[in-house]
Amino acid sequence: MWPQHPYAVALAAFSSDSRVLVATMDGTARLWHVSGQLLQRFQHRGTVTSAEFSKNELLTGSWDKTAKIWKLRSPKAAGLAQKVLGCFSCFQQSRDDCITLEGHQHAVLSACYGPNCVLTASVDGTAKIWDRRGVLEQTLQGHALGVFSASFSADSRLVLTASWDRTAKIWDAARGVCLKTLEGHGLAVRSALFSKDGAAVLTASDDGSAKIWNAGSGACLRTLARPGHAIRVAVFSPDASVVLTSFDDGTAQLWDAGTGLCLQTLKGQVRPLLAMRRGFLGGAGVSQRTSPVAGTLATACLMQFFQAQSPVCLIEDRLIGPSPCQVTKAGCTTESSAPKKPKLRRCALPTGNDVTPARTLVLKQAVKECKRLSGCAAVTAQVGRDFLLDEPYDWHFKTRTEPCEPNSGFRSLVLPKAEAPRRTAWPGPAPLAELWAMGAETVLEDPPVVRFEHFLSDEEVAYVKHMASNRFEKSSVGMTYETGTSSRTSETAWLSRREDNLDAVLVNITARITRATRLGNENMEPFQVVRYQVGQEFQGHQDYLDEQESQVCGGRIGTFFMYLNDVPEGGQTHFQHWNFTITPRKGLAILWWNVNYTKLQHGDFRNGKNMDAWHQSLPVIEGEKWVVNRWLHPYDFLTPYHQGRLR
Ligand SMILES: O=C(O)CCC(=O)C(=O)O
Ligand SMILES: [Fe+2]
Repeated sequence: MWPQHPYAVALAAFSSDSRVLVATMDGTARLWHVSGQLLQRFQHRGTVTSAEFSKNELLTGSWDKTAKIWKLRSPKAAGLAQKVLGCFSCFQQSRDDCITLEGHQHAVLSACYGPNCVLTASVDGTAKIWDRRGVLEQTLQGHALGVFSASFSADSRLVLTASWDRTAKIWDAARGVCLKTLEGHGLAVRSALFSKDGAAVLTASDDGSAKIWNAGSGACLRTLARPGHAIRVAVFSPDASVVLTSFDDGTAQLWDAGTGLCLQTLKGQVRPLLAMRRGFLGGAGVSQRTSPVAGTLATACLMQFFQAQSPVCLIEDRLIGPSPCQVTKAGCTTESSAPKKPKLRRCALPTGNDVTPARTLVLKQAVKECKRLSGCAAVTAQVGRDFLLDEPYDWHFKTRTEPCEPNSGFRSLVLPKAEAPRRTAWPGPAPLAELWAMGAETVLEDPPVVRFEHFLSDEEVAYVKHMASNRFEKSSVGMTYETGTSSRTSETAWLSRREDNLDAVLVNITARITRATRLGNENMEPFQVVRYQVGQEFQGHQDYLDEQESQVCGGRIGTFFMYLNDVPEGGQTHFQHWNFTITPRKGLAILWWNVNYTKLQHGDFRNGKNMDAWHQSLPVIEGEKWVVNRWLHPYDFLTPYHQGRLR
């Protein structure tokens, strides 16, 4: 029987000898025998992003910026430990059993073995080659943005990297120099692999296509496209005659590599292939080192794995199945009292029994969020045993369409490490002259309102839109997050998952906002992407919310506002008291302050609400309008927000 995990599953990897590694979003990875026996447990400080087996070792990469090489215990020893210590208490790996590869500046997104070495790829834009003892040998530097995956050619002489910067690169492994850049994809390249004979390269991109390239000349030979659906990973069969692509929406397709025709479409569940999202199977089951059959099997296995879950409440890509250790099963029931009355929906998060007061505090927040976001009338949850309060967590939950109809959308709640909010001394707003030096133009001199043309590049705009695209919900207003109001009729997508804070593109944009505002990422509410359709608007309002004044973060003293497109007609931002109107322009950013500017300059952030900052979004008349808010606070907003202590 498949195990139940208390947290969202980040990836599953298969060994050739019937072992399955399942990593959850809390940074834990567990090694199971297919029979359901828990063999070993490994702990990272962030979500595990990749895993690869090698004889008696396991290589993992993680959001915690490291890769680790773990010694695997023999199944016999693991069995004994399990007997003695009980099923979920399977002891953790001791430090001596693990080598940590430290040196990346950001999350490690892929890690794989090479000949006597290890190859890692990171959000920091580099790939690194290490020896097996963890000593850094080579840094492959040249991508403009984060690197999703890195892999060797079969003869190990070349390295292939796939990057957010929309290219793949071929490198000389020994010298660490870039030999070829494969350009042609319209969005991030998620995975890139050599064919077994090294003659061809296969790339998969968020732009909805996989491309086959001549590895020698760098010419694109064929494009396998399903527009509108991001491809997470694409793999060759051993003779490179067939390509398997896995899409964002859970579909997989088999293609004839020669003709470019689609041979078969496998409509899977979203969840199984979420595990392939970052090309995990590319690292585990389907690299050219394993057969494609293994790859396809791995996919099939994974589907089965997830389909085996009990058809009850569903926690986003988390395994919910019969548990080997009787962790209480999550349940979800539908009750309808009278006809036409809305259904009472009950959903439960997976439960455990080790609840301390401190944990309850965090959990209460999870339940509240679950209720609010899922629309379920009742949500019950307890914290599982593996819950560690001082570890950052992502809680992902989703009520099923069935039997919890009509709820849909996926929501996530971030509960990171409990740390004290930072109350940094803010030097106050940058003087106009300083903003001009950064390329700003004055919209209003007193109080200063400035605009930055082309603040966002076209790539950044495309990237942010892409990131937001599957997260939209009805816009809300105020701290009560009242939705469906007639004053704000747009849709909103928050880029507020913990991982978003490490996203290279967002980090880059934030760095520029910091220059203009002198406020750090922690002082800003997460990126709030807003989309308006024809007729949608946001009527007159002030961004400053009185309720926030007494909170640790202080009020929304300023707004950094970005436009993601030109709107054919309508959709202007109108400031009636200040008497100016901004016409949306792709990449344009506006900075204004919502409080008395003189007080702000003197470090007085309270009671200064300036009603002159009243503004509205005029209705869109033709086309769509996409914008981004980053609301600014004098004190740390993000830490208490992630801890659920704001409301
Ligand atoms: O979309 C606009 O132009 C203004 C939006 C706005 O003011 C807000 O989201 O607070
Ligand atoms: Fe506003």
